[in-house]
Amino acid sequence: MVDGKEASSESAAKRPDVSPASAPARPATPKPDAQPRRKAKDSGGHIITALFVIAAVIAGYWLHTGGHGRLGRAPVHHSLREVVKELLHPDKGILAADESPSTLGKKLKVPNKPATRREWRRTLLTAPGLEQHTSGVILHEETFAALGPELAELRARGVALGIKLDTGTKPLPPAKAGETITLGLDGLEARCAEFRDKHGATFAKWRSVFRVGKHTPSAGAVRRNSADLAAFAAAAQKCGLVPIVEPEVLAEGDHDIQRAAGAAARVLKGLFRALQQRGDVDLQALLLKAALVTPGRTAPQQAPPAEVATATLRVLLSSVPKAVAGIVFLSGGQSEAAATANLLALGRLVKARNAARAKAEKPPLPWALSFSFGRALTDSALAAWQAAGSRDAQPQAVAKAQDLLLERLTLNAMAQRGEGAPGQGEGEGAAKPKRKKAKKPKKAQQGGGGVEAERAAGESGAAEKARDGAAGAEAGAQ
Ligand SMILES: O=P(O)(O)OC[C@H]1O[C@](O)(COP(=O)(O)O)[C@@H](O)[C@@H]1O
Repeated sequence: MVDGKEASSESAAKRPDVSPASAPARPATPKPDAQPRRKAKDSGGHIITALFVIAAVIAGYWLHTGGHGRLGRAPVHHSLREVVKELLHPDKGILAADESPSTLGKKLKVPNKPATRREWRRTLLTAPGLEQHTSGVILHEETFAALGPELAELRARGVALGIKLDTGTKPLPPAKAGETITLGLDGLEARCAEFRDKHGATFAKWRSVFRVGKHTPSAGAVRRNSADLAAFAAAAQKCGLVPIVEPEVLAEGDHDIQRAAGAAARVLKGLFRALQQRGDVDLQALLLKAALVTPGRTAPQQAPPAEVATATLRVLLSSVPKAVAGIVFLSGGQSEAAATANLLALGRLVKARNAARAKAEKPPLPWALSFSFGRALTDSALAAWQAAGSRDAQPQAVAKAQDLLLERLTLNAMAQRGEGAPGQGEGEGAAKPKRKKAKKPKKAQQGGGGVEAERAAGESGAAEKARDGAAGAEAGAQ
């Protein structure tokens, strides 16, 4: 090997005589042994320049993308951001009453007929005082068709209406893995416009489903469902509806909480990658609907609420961009008491972290956290509603169901802020909400408002509601 030193002395030996006498007019040539040093100096300079350029490109990209790493400039939907803020009211949550007929059928002990579903939903949606702790309700399209006047009244009471726009799932090959894709992208824009214009919906929901198994959620299932959720979000925003994207990681199975957390993080990261890659979705104008991170339902060891809260927050912090305005939780088949206890533990954890951050002069954690439970708000109400043994008992059953719904809403509204005692509400009547007398819709009171408002006015009295909503099994059945 020839090192630098040897190379310079060798070249010096071969050098011709360049004394001033023999070559007076030639410009001074640089010393040959200076060249490697200059080269080294030059390449050092190049590296520094390159580092500067790379840093400038990264900073420019980051600034350009608003700090969210989003390619392209996502649109800003100011009016949708306002709707999001209202949905995230700190004292309210979103009631999920959008089960497809087959899902609701599994919970009903009475014949699953359109009229039964209508009467059950009428019971929920006409609950006096519902608006106290309900910012919005997610509905199935059949409810928009069946309960127009009741929905008009709800809107007049300040409750936003949301439409479930996915149309169910179908198996994703290989079917034996039990994975699915969600249907409903065909004709989506027209359906968005219909529910916005004809029915006054201001938000929409799309649910994808993921199973935790040995090889699932698979990368293919995450990619495909994330792309479809992102396509839904873009279409909804374009048409003027706030999208709720719901990648539900099911609790079915005997997996432990670490496994659930890993699956949830993979799914959420996949979703936000897909949303950011599209570049046409305003993250501040959407809501994420996610499951609390729990062990599988048949896991030998269940987790206490504090562990659920820690795992959930850790997954969210690692996977959800700060720009997302809010996260609402589904109940995923947890009991009413468990869902509230877990939400309370999470609310307390967030409260404690934010207090510590405020002390350290740091901003609070990103996103508002709230609930969008289905079963965990309505299970006991449904049981009470179905318990009416006779037509005469139905008004009482309706009133009882409405009270139980309000009780769950009250407890969860407190829990999301970290308020309330663990175990509160586990017994019947533990939190007695004040039963408010229903107001007549404004338009109808003023004598205006057209046919819908007139019909709504006709339905609004508590007594009439009890009679009309005497859903009970028999009255409801066609
Ligand atoms: O099977 P479907 O019809 O998609 O509905 C499933 C249900 O899951 C939810 O997304 C969450 O409900 P839960 O809180 O009961 O888990 C609801 O909004 C919806 O009613």
